[in-house]
Amino acid sequence: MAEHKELADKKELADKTAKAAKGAAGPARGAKARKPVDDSRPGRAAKNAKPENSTAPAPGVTRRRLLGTAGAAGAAGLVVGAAGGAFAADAVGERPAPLSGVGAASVPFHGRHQAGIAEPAQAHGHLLAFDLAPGADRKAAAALMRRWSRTAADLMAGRVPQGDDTGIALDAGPCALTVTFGFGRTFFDRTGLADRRPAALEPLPAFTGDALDARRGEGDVWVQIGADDALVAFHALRLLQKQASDTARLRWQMNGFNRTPGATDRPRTARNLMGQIDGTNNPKPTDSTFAERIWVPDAREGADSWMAGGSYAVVRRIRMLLDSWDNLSLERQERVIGRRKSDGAPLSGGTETTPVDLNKFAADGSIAIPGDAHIRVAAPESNRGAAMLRRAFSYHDGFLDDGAPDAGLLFVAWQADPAKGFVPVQRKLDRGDGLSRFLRHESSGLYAVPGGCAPGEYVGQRLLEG
Ligand SMILES: C=CC1=C(C)c2cc3[nH]c(cc4nc(cc5[nH]c(cc1n2)c(C)c5CCC(=O)O)C(CCC(=O)O)=C4C)c(C)c3C=C
Ligand SMILES: [Fe+2]
Repeated sequence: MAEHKELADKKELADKTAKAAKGAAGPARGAKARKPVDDSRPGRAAKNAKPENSTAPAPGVTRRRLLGTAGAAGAAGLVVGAAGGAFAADAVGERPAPLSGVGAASVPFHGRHQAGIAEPAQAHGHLLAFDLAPGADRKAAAALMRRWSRTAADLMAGRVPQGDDTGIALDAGPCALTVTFGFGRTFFDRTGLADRRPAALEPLPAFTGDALDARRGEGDVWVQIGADDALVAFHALRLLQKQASDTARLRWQMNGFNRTPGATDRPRTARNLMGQIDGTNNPKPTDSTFAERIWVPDAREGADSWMAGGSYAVVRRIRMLLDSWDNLSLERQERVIGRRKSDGAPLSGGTETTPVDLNKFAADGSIAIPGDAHIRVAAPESNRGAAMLRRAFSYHDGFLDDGAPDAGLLFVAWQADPAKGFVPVQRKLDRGDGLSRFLRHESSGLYAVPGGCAPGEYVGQRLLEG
Protein backbone atom coordinates (compact mmCIF):
# COMPACT_ATOMS: atom_id res chain seq x y z
CA MET A 1 0.00 0.00 0.00
CA ALA A 2 2.72 2.42 1.07
CA GLU A 3 4.51 1.60 -2.15
CA HIS A 4 1.39 2.41 -4.16
CA LYS A 5 0.93 5.67 -2.31
CA GLU A 6 4.53 6.61 -3.03
CA LEU A 7 4.08 5.80 -6.70
CA ALA A 8 0.85 7.77 -6.84
CA ASP A 9 2.58 10.75 -5.17
CA LYS A 10 5.42 10.55 -7.64
CA LYS A 11 3.02 10.43 -10.56
CA GLU A 12 1.13 13.40 -9.24
CA LEU A 13 4.36 15.35 -8.85
CA ALA A 14 5.47 14.38 -12.33
CA ASP A 15 2.10 15.44 -13.79
CA LYS A 16 2.24 18.74 -11.96
CA THR A 17 5.82 19.35 -13.04
CA ALA A 18 5.02 18.57 -16.66
CA LYS A 19 1.94 20.76 -16.57
CA ALA A 20 3.75 23.67 -15.02
CA ALA A 21 6.72 23.31 -17.34
CA LYS A 22 4.52 23.18 -20.41
CA GLY A 23 2.39 26.07 -19.31
CA ALA A 24 5.25 28.32 -18.38
CA ALA A 25 7.62 27.49 -21.19
CA GLY A 26 4.97 28.27 -23.72
CA PRO A 27 5.28 24.85 -25.18
CA ALA A 28 1.72 23.58 -25.10
CA ARG A 29 1.17 22.44 -28.62
CA GLY A 30 0.64 25.41 -30.83
CA ALA A 31 1.69 27.84 -28.12
CA LYS A 32 4.38 30.33 -28.86
CA ALA A 33 7.78 30.70 -27.44
CA ARG A 34 9.04 34.10 -26.50
CA LYS A 35 11.45 36.29 -28.23
CA PRO A 36 15.14 35.73 -27.60
CA VAL A 37 16.41 38.74 -25.74
CA ASP A 38 19.46 39.17 -27.87
CA ASP A 39 19.68 37.75 -31.32
CA SER A 40 23.01 38.87 -32.56
CA ARG A 41 24.06 35.62 -34.13
CA PRO A 42 26.05 36.52 -37.17
CA GLY A 43 23.74 37.15 -40.07
CA ARG A 44 20.56 36.86 -38.05
CA ALA A 45 19.71 39.98 -36.17
CA ALA A 46 16.31 41.45 -36.82
CA LYS A 47 15.37 39.09 -39.59
CA ASN A 48 15.29 36.36 -37.10
CA ALA A 49 12.95 37.96 -34.70
CA LYS A 50 9.99 36.57 -36.57
CA PRO A 51 6.53 36.51 -35.04
CA GLU A 52 7.02 32.91 -34.05
CA ASN A 53 9.56 34.05 -31.51
CA SER A 54 8.16 37.39 -30.60
CA THR A 55 5.12 37.11 -28.42
CA ALA A 56 6.64 38.45 -25.24
CA PRO A 57 9.88 39.54 -23.72
CA ALA A 58 11.62 36.71 -21.97
CA PRO A 59 11.18 36.72 -18.26
CA GLY A 60 13.63 35.00 -16.03
CA VAL A 61 17.25 34.56 -16.63
CA THR A 62 18.88 35.99 -19.67
CA ARG A 63 22.32 34.94 -20.50
CA ARG A 64 24.97 35.81 -22.99
CA ARG A 65 27.41 33.04 -23.65
CA LEU A 66 30.65 34.88 -23.82
CA LEU A 67 33.35 33.42 -25.92
CA GLY A 68 36.76 32.54 -24.73
CA THR A 69 39.34 35.18 -25.49
CA ALA A 70 39.66 33.86 -28.98
CA GLY A 71 36.43 31.97 -29.22
CA ALA A 72 35.52 28.99 -27.11
CA ALA A 73 36.26 25.86 -29.08
CA GLY A 74 37.18 28.26 -31.78
CA ALA A 75 33.72 29.27 -32.80
CA ALA A 76 32.60 32.76 -32.26
CA GLY A 77 30.21 35.60 -32.09
CA LEU A 78 27.20 33.89 -30.69
CA VAL A 79 24.73 35.37 -28.41
CA VAL A 80 22.38 33.23 -26.59
CA GLY A 81 19.31 34.92 -25.29
CA ALA A 82 16.89 33.75 -22.74
CA ALA A 83 15.12 30.57 -23.50
CA GLY A 84 11.75 31.15 -24.98
CA GLY A 85 10.27 31.98 -21.63
CA ALA A 86 11.60 28.74 -20.29
CA PHE A 87 10.75 28.05 -16.73
CA ALA A 88 10.94 24.89 -14.76
CA ALA A 89 8.29 24.09 -12.26
CA ASP A 90 9.39 24.26 -8.70
CA ALA A 91 9.56 20.63 -7.65
CA VAL A 92 7.96 21.22 -4.27
CA GLY A 93 5.24 23.73 -4.92
CA GLU A 94 4.22 24.79 -8.36
CA ARG A 95 5.92 28.13 -8.38
CA PRO A 96 7.76 28.43 -11.64
CA ALA A 97 11.42 29.01 -10.94
CA PRO A 98 13.57 30.66 -13.58
CA LEU A 99 15.93 28.28 -15.26
CA SER A 100 19.61 28.59 -14.60
CA GLY A 101 21.76 30.30 -17.19
CA VAL A 102 22.70 27.04 -18.82
CA GLY A 103 19.13 25.85 -19.19
CA ALA A 104 17.83 29.17 -20.45
CA ALA A 105 20.32 29.65 -23.27
CA SER A 106 18.70 29.31 -26.67
CA VAL A 107 19.81 29.66 -30.26
CA PRO A 108 17.31 30.54 -33.01
CA PHE A 109 16.69 27.83 -35.58
CA HIS A 110 15.57 30.15 -38.35
CA GLY A 111 17.92 32.50 -40.12
CA ARG A 112 20.20 32.96 -43.04
CA HIS A 113 22.65 30.32 -41.87
CA GLN A 114 21.94 27.13 -40.00
CA ALA A 115 22.71 27.17 -36.32
CA GLY A 116 25.54 25.06 -34.93
CA ILE A 117 28.28 26.51 -37.11
CA ALA A 118 29.28 29.97 -35.91
CA GLU A 119 28.24 29.42 -32.27
CA PRO A 120 30.55 27.97 -29.65
CA ALA A 121 30.51 24.18 -29.51
CA GLN A 122 28.32 22.92 -26.68
CA ALA A 123 29.17 20.55 -23.84
CA HIS A 124 27.50 17.55 -25.52
CA GLY A 125 27.46 16.65 -29.18
CA HIS A 126 26.03 13.89 -31.33
CA LEU A 127 27.07 13.46 -34.94
CA LEU A 128 24.77 11.18 -36.94
CA ALA A 129 24.54 10.02 -40.51
CA PHE A 130 21.38 8.53 -41.99
CA ASP A 131 20.93 6.65 -45.23
CA LEU A 132 17.65 6.96 -47.07
CA ALA A 133 15.72 3.69 -47.06
CA PRO A 134 15.41 1.79 -50.35
CA GLY A 135 12.58 3.37 -52.29
CA ALA A 136 12.64 6.65 -50.37
CA ASP A 137 12.57 9.27 -53.11
CA ARG A 138 12.89 13.03 -53.32
CA LYS A 139 9.34 13.55 -52.05
CA ALA A 140 9.96 11.35 -49.03
CA ALA A 141 13.25 13.13 -48.36
CA ALA A 142 11.46 16.50 -48.54
CA ALA A 143 8.80 15.32 -46.07
CA LEU A 144 11.53 14.11 -43.72
CA MET A 145 13.42 17.40 -43.86
CA ARG A 146 10.15 19.24 -43.18
CA ARG A 147 9.42 17.05 -40.12
CA TRP A 148 12.95 17.36 -38.82
CA SER A 149 13.14 21.12 -39.33
CA ARG A 150 9.87 21.66 -37.47
CA THR A 151 11.04 19.54 -34.58
CA ALA A 152 14.45 21.20 -34.44
CA ALA A 153 12.81 24.66 -34.43
CA ASP A 154 10.52 23.64 -31.56
CA LEU A 155 13.25 22.06 -29.46
CA MET A 156 15.73 24.88 -29.97
CA ALA A 157 13.10 27.38 -28.82
CA GLY A 158 12.27 25.33 -25.74
CA ARG A 159 8.84 24.25 -26.96
CA VAL A 160 7.47 20.77 -26.56
CA PRO A 161 7.64 19.36 -30.10
CA GLN A 162 4.54 18.67 -32.12
CA GLY A 163 3.57 15.04 -32.44
CA ASP A 164 4.64 12.27 -30.13
CA ASP A 165 7.14 13.42 -27.55
CA THR A 166 9.23 11.14 -25.40
CA GLY A 167 9.31 13.52 -22.43
CA ILE A 168 13.05 13.11 -21.98
CA ALA A 169 13.65 16.85 -21.70
CA LEU A 170 10.24 17.89 -20.42
CA ASP A 171 11.53 19.94 -17.52
CA ALA A 172 14.63 21.37 -19.13
CA GLY A 173 15.21 24.57 -21.09
CA PRO A 174 16.77 24.51 -24.54
CA CYS A 175 20.31 24.52 -23.12
CA ALA A 176 21.75 26.15 -26.28
CA LEU A 177 20.55 23.22 -28.37
CA THR A 178 21.42 23.38 -32.05
CA VAL A 179 20.48 20.91 -34.78
CA THR A 180 22.28 21.20 -38.12
CA PHE A 181 21.50 19.23 -41.30
CA GLY A 182 23.73 18.39 -44.27
CA PHE A 183 23.66 16.22 -47.40
CA GLY A 184 26.35 13.75 -48.45
CA ARG A 185 27.29 12.90 -52.06
CA THR A 186 25.02 9.87 -52.21
CA PHE A 187 21.92 11.88 -51.23
CA PHE A 188 21.80 13.41 -54.70
CA ASP A 189 21.78 10.05 -56.51
CA ARG A 190 19.14 8.61 -54.21
CA THR A 191 16.80 11.55 -54.73
CA GLY A 192 17.32 11.93 -58.49
CA LEU A 193 19.11 15.23 -57.96
CA ALA A 194 22.56 14.29 -59.28
CA ASP A 195 22.51 17.31 -61.58
CA ARG A 196 22.23 19.62 -58.53
CA ARG A 197 25.16 18.07 -56.69
CA PRO A 198 27.74 20.77 -55.97
CA ALA A 199 31.22 20.32 -57.46
CA ALA A 200 32.56 21.03 -53.97
CA LEU A 201 31.20 17.63 -52.86
CA GLU A 202 33.85 15.79 -54.88
CA PRO A 203 35.29 13.06 -52.63
CA LEU A 204 38.19 14.19 -50.50
CA PRO A 205 41.58 12.95 -51.71
CA ALA A 206 43.24 10.07 -49.87
CA PHE A 207 45.84 11.15 -47.30
CA THR A 208 48.75 8.94 -46.31
CA GLY A 209 47.83 9.04 -42.62
CA ASP A 210 44.27 7.84 -43.24
CA ALA A 211 43.02 4.55 -41.77
CA LEU A 212 39.38 5.10 -42.61
CA ASP A 213 36.46 2.90 -41.66
CA ALA A 214 33.86 3.30 -44.42
CA ARG A 215 31.07 2.15 -42.09
CA ARG A 216 31.59 5.27 -40.03
CA GLY A 217 31.99 7.65 -42.95
CA GLU A 218 29.83 9.47 -45.47
CA GLY A 219 26.04 8.80 -45.43
CA ASP A 220 23.12 10.42 -47.27
CA VAL A 221 22.10 12.92 -44.57
CA TRP A 222 24.31 14.21 -41.78
CA VAL A 223 22.97 15.67 -38.55
CA GLN A 224 24.93 17.53 -35.91
CA ILE A 225 23.29 17.99 -32.52
CA GLY A 226 24.84 20.07 -29.75
CA ALA A 227 23.48 21.09 -26.33
CA ASP A 228 24.82 22.05 -22.94
CA ASP A 229 22.76 19.27 -21.33
CA ALA A 230 23.13 15.58 -22.14
CA LEU A 231 19.40 14.78 -21.84
CA VAL A 232 18.44 17.68 -24.07
CA ALA A 233 20.93 16.50 -26.69
CA PHE A 234 19.74 12.89 -26.49
CA HIS A 235 16.11 14.01 -26.63
CA ALA A 236 16.74 15.71 -29.97
CA LEU A 237 18.60 12.69 -31.27
CA ARG A 238 15.89 10.30 -30.23
CA LEU A 239 13.07 12.35 -31.77
CA LEU A 240 14.88 12.73 -35.08
CA GLN A 241 15.59 9.02 -35.14
CA LYS A 242 11.93 8.21 -34.45
CA GLN A 243 10.77 10.67 -37.08
CA ALA A 244 13.12 9.14 -39.65
CA SER A 245 10.65 6.29 -39.47
CA ASP A 246 10.57 4.34 -42.73
CA THR A 247 12.34 7.05 -44.69
CA ALA A 248 15.88 6.88 -43.34
CA ARG A 249 18.03 4.66 -41.14
CA LEU A 250 20.92 5.53 -38.92
CA ARG A 251 24.21 4.67 -40.60
CA TRP A 252 26.57 5.79 -37.86
CA GLN A 253 26.60 7.83 -34.70
CA MET A 254 29.44 9.49 -32.78
CA ASN A 255 29.12 11.14 -29.40
CA GLY A 256 31.34 13.92 -28.17
CA PHE A 257 31.76 16.45 -25.43
CA ASN A 258 33.36 19.71 -24.45
CA ARG A 259 33.71 21.64 -21.28
CA THR A 260 30.47 22.61 -19.56
CA PRO A 261 29.73 26.36 -19.49
CA GLY A 262 30.54 27.70 -16.06
CA ALA A 263 33.20 25.08 -15.34
CA THR A 264 35.96 27.65 -15.61
CA ASP A 265 36.39 30.97 -13.82
CA ARG A 266 35.72 32.85 -17.05
CA PRO A 267 34.84 31.78 -20.57
CA ARG A 268 37.99 30.29 -22.02
CA THR A 269 38.94 28.58 -25.22
CA ALA A 270 38.34 24.85 -24.71
CA ARG A 271 41.03 22.24 -24.23
CA ASN A 272 41.26 18.97 -26.14
CA LEU A 273 42.16 15.56 -24.70
CA MET A 274 45.87 16.21 -25.24
CA GLY A 275 45.46 19.07 -22.80
CA GLN A 276 46.04 21.86 -25.30
CA ILE A 277 43.99 24.98 -25.69
CA ASP A 278 42.40 24.32 -29.07
CA GLY A 279 40.56 26.82 -31.23
CA THR A 280 42.51 30.00 -30.59
CA ASN A 281 43.34 30.93 -34.16
CA ASN A 282 39.99 30.14 -35.67
CA PRO A 283 38.42 32.66 -38.05
CA LYS A 284 36.04 34.88 -36.09
CA PRO A 285 32.71 36.30 -37.29
CA THR A 286 34.14 39.76 -36.72
CA ASP A 287 36.98 39.10 -39.22
CA SER A 288 36.48 40.84 -42.55
CA THR A 289 37.27 37.55 -44.31
CA PHE A 290 34.98 35.34 -42.19
CA ALA A 291 31.97 35.30 -44.52
CA GLU A 292 33.94 34.57 -47.67
CA ARG A 293 35.86 31.80 -45.94
CA ILE A 294 32.93 30.08 -44.23
CA TRP A 295 29.65 30.80 -46.08
CA VAL A 296 28.77 29.91 -49.65
CA PRO A 297 28.05 33.25 -51.37
CA ASP A 298 24.66 34.34 -52.67
CA ALA A 299 25.58 35.46 -56.12
CA ARG A 300 25.91 32.00 -57.49
CA GLU A 301 24.45 30.43 -60.56
CA GLY A 302 24.32 26.80 -61.49
CA ALA A 303 24.04 23.45 -59.76
CA ASP A 304 24.75 24.70 -56.27
CA SER A 305 22.83 28.00 -56.22
CA TRP A 306 20.65 26.37 -53.54
CA MET A 307 23.70 26.36 -51.24
CA ALA A 308 23.72 30.17 -50.75
CA GLY A 309 24.31 30.93 -47.08
CA GLY A 310 25.41 27.36 -46.49
CA SER A 311 28.77 25.83 -45.73
CA TYR A 312 30.66 22.57 -46.25
CA ALA A 313 31.46 20.38 -43.27
CA VAL A 314 34.43 18.03 -43.19
CA VAL A 315 33.84 15.55 -40.40
CA ARG A 316 36.69 13.32 -39.21
CA ARG A 317 37.05 11.03 -36.26
CA ILE A 318 40.68 11.50 -35.28
CA ARG A 319 41.97 9.15 -32.60
CA MET A 320 44.75 10.48 -30.42
CA LEU A 321 47.60 8.16 -29.43
CA LEU A 322 47.38 9.43 -25.90
CA ASP A 323 49.78 6.92 -24.33
CA SER A 324 52.58 8.08 -26.65
CA TRP A 325 51.61 11.70 -26.30
CA ASP A 326 51.50 11.66 -22.52
CA ASN A 327 55.02 10.18 -22.48
CA LEU A 328 56.46 13.26 -24.17
CA SER A 329 58.02 15.92 -21.99
CA LEU A 330 56.08 19.17 -21.68
CA GLU A 331 58.73 20.94 -23.72
CA ARG A 332 58.41 18.47 -26.59
CA GLN A 333 54.63 18.61 -26.49
CA GLU A 334 54.79 22.38 -26.77
CA ARG A 335 57.22 22.20 -29.70
CA VAL A 336 54.96 19.73 -31.51
CA ILE A 337 52.10 22.25 -31.38
CA GLY A 338 54.08 25.51 -31.34
CA ARG A 339 52.18 26.88 -28.34
CA ARG A 340 52.54 26.75 -24.57
CA LYS A 341 50.31 24.20 -22.93
CA SER A 342 49.50 26.23 -19.83
CA ASP A 343 47.99 29.27 -21.50
CA GLY A 344 48.09 28.60 -25.25
CA ALA A 345 50.57 31.40 -25.97
CA PRO A 346 52.57 30.91 -29.17
CA LEU A 347 56.24 29.96 -28.65
CA SER A 348 57.10 33.20 -30.45
CA GLY A 349 55.90 35.01 -27.31
CA GLY A 350 53.00 36.91 -25.77
CA THR A 351 49.68 35.57 -24.57
CA GLU A 352 47.11 33.23 -26.13
CA THR A 353 45.79 35.89 -28.49
CA THR A 354 49.12 37.39 -29.53
CA PRO A 355 49.52 36.94 -33.29
CA VAL A 356 51.89 34.09 -34.10
CA ASP A 357 55.30 35.23 -35.41
CA LEU A 358 56.51 32.42 -37.63
CA ASN A 359 59.77 34.28 -38.34
CA LYS A 360 60.83 34.80 -34.72
CA PHE A 361 64.17 33.38 -33.54
CA ALA A 362 64.90 32.44 -29.95
CA ALA A 363 67.90 33.85 -28.06
CA ASP A 364 69.96 30.75 -28.91
CA GLY A 365 69.42 31.37 -32.63
CA SER A 366 66.92 28.55 -33.13
CA ILE A 367 63.57 29.20 -34.76
CA ALA A 368 60.96 29.80 -32.04
CA ILE A 369 58.21 27.78 -33.74
CA PRO A 370 59.76 24.62 -35.17
CA GLY A 371 59.48 23.77 -38.87
CA ASP A 372 57.11 20.85 -38.21
CA ALA A 373 55.07 22.54 -35.45
CA HIS A 374 51.35 22.01 -36.04
CA ILE A 375 50.48 25.71 -36.03
CA ARG A 376 53.21 26.53 -38.55
CA VAL A 377 52.19 23.80 -40.99
CA ALA A 378 48.43 24.49 -40.60
CA ALA A 379 48.60 28.31 -40.69
CA PRO A 380 46.94 30.18 -43.56
CA GLU A 381 50.35 31.81 -44.22
CA SER A 382 51.77 28.38 -45.02
CA ASN A 383 48.79 27.41 -47.21
CA ARG A 384 48.16 30.38 -49.50
CA GLY A 385 45.51 31.74 -47.17
CA ALA A 386 43.54 28.48 -46.86
CA ALA A 387 41.46 28.54 -43.68
CA MET A 388 38.50 26.82 -42.04
CA LEU A 389 36.44 27.12 -38.88
CA ARG A 390 37.22 24.21 -36.55
CA ARG A 391 34.33 23.34 -34.23
CA ALA A 392 35.15 20.04 -32.65
CA PHE A 393 33.92 17.73 -29.90
CA SER A 394 36.20 15.43 -27.93
CA TYR A 395 35.20 11.78 -27.74
CA HIS A 396 36.00 8.84 -25.50
CA ASP A 397 34.61 5.46 -26.51
CA GLY A 398 36.28 3.30 -23.89
CA PHE A 399 39.41 1.30 -24.57
CA LEU A 400 40.95 -0.68 -27.39
CA ASP A 401 42.12 -4.31 -27.18
CA ASP A 402 45.61 -3.18 -26.20
CA GLY A 403 44.24 -1.09 -23.35
CA ALA A 404 44.87 2.25 -25.06
CA PRO A 405 42.11 4.83 -24.78
CA ASP A 406 39.79 4.99 -27.77
CA ALA A 407 39.65 8.76 -27.56
CA GLY A 408 40.32 11.82 -29.64
CA LEU A 409 38.61 14.53 -31.58
CA LEU A 410 35.41 14.58 -33.61
CA PHE A 411 36.94 17.15 -35.92
CA VAL A 412 34.35 19.26 -37.74
CA ALA A 413 35.77 21.88 -40.12
CA TRP A 414 33.52 24.45 -41.83
CA GLN A 415 34.33 26.31 -45.02
CA ALA A 416 32.76 27.84 -48.12
CA ASP A 417 34.83 25.50 -50.28
CA PRO A 418 36.78 22.47 -49.04
CA ALA A 419 39.28 22.96 -51.88
CA LYS A 420 40.24 26.27 -50.25
CA GLY A 421 40.00 25.07 -46.68
CA PHE A 422 40.48 21.55 -45.38
CA VAL A 423 42.02 19.88 -48.44
CA PRO A 424 45.16 22.00 -48.96
CA VAL A 425 45.78 22.24 -45.21
CA GLN A 426 45.41 18.51 -44.62
CA ARG A 427 47.68 17.84 -47.62
CA LYS A 428 50.35 19.96 -45.99
CA LEU A 429 49.81 18.40 -42.55
CA ASP A 430 50.01 14.95 -44.13
CA ARG A 431 53.54 15.69 -45.32
CA GLY A 432 55.14 17.64 -42.50
CA ASP A 433 53.13 17.93 -39.28
CA GLY A 434 54.87 16.83 -36.09
CA LEU A 435 51.45 16.18 -34.51
CA SER A 436 50.40 13.61 -37.11
CA ARG A 437 52.61 10.94 -35.43
CA PHE A 438 50.18 11.06 -32.52
CA LEU A 439 46.95 10.90 -34.56
CA ARG A 440 44.97 8.36 -36.58
CA HIS A 441 42.24 9.58 -38.92
CA GLU A 442 39.67 6.80 -38.58
CA SER A 443 36.64 8.10 -40.45
CA SER A 444 35.84 10.86 -42.87
CA GLY A 445 32.81 12.54 -44.38
CA LEU A 446 32.07 15.64 -46.43
CA TYR A 447 28.62 17.25 -46.35
CA ALA A 448 26.87 20.12 -48.10
CA VAL A 449 25.12 22.03 -45.33
CA PRO A 450 22.47 24.32 -46.86
CA GLY A 451 21.75 27.81 -45.60
CA GLY A 452 19.14 28.31 -42.92
CA CYS A 453 15.43 28.69 -43.55
CA ALA A 454 12.64 31.09 -42.63
CA PRO A 455 9.72 30.14 -40.36
CA GLY A 456 7.35 27.86 -42.26
CA GLU A 457 10.17 26.58 -44.46
CA TYR A 458 12.50 23.66 -43.99
CA VAL A 459 16.23 23.15 -44.42
CA GLY A 460 17.04 22.00 -47.95
CA GLN A 461 13.74 23.22 -49.43
CA ARG A 462 15.49 25.20 -52.16
CA LEU A 463 17.16 21.99 -53.30
CA LEU A 464 14.28 19.61 -52.86
CA GLU A 465 11.59 21.86 -54.32
CA GLY A 466 13.73 24.09 -56.56
C1 LIG B 1 43.25 19.91 -41.72
C2 LIG B 1 43.15 20.67 -40.69
C3 LIG B 1 43.46 20.33 -39.29
C4 LIG B 1 43.39 19.13 -38.62
C5 LIG B 1 42.98 17.79 -39.18
C6 LIG B 1 43.77 19.38 -37.27
C7 LIG B 1 43.82 18.44 -36.26
C8 LIG B 1 44.15 18.69 -34.94
N1 LIG B 1 44.59 19.87 -34.39
C9 LIG B 1 44.83 19.72 -33.06
C10 LIG B 1 45.25 20.70 -32.15
C11 LIG B 1 45.49 22.06 -32.45
N2 LIG B 1 45.34 22.64 -33.66
C12 LIG B 1 45.67 23.99 -33.56
C13 LIG B 1 45.64 24.91 -34.58
C14 LIG B 1 45.22 24.65 -35.88
N3 LIG B 1 44.86 23.46 -36.45
C15 LIG B 1 44.48 23.63 -37.74
C16 LIG B 1 44.05 22.67 -38.63
C17 LIG B 1 43.89 21.31 -38.33
N4 LIG B 1 44.05 20.70 -37.15
C18 LIG B 1 44.60 25.02 -38.01
C19 LIG B 1 44.25 25.67 -39.33
C20 LIG B 1 45.07 25.66 -36.88
C21 LIG B 1 45.35 27.14 -36.70
C22 LIG B 1 46.75 27.44 -37.15
C23 LIG B 1 47.05 28.92 -37.00
O1 LIG B 1 46.65 29.69 -37.86
O2 LIG B 1 47.68 29.30 -36.01
C24 LIG B 1 46.06 24.24 -32.20
C25 LIG B 1 46.55 25.58 -31.65
C26 LIG B 1 45.45 26.46 -31.15
C27 LIG B 1 44.52 26.97 -32.21
O3 LIG B 1 44.81 27.92 -32.92
O4 LIG B 1 43.45 26.37 -32.34
C28 LIG B 1 45.95 23.05 -31.53
C29 LIG B 1 46.23 22.81 -30.06
C30 LIG B 1 44.51 18.39 -32.76
C31 LIG B 1 44.65 17.79 -31.36
C32 LIG B 1 44.11 17.74 -33.91
C33 LIG B 1 43.65 16.37 -34.12
C34 LIG B 1 43.20 15.57 -33.22
FE1 LIG C 1 44.90 21.61 -35.45
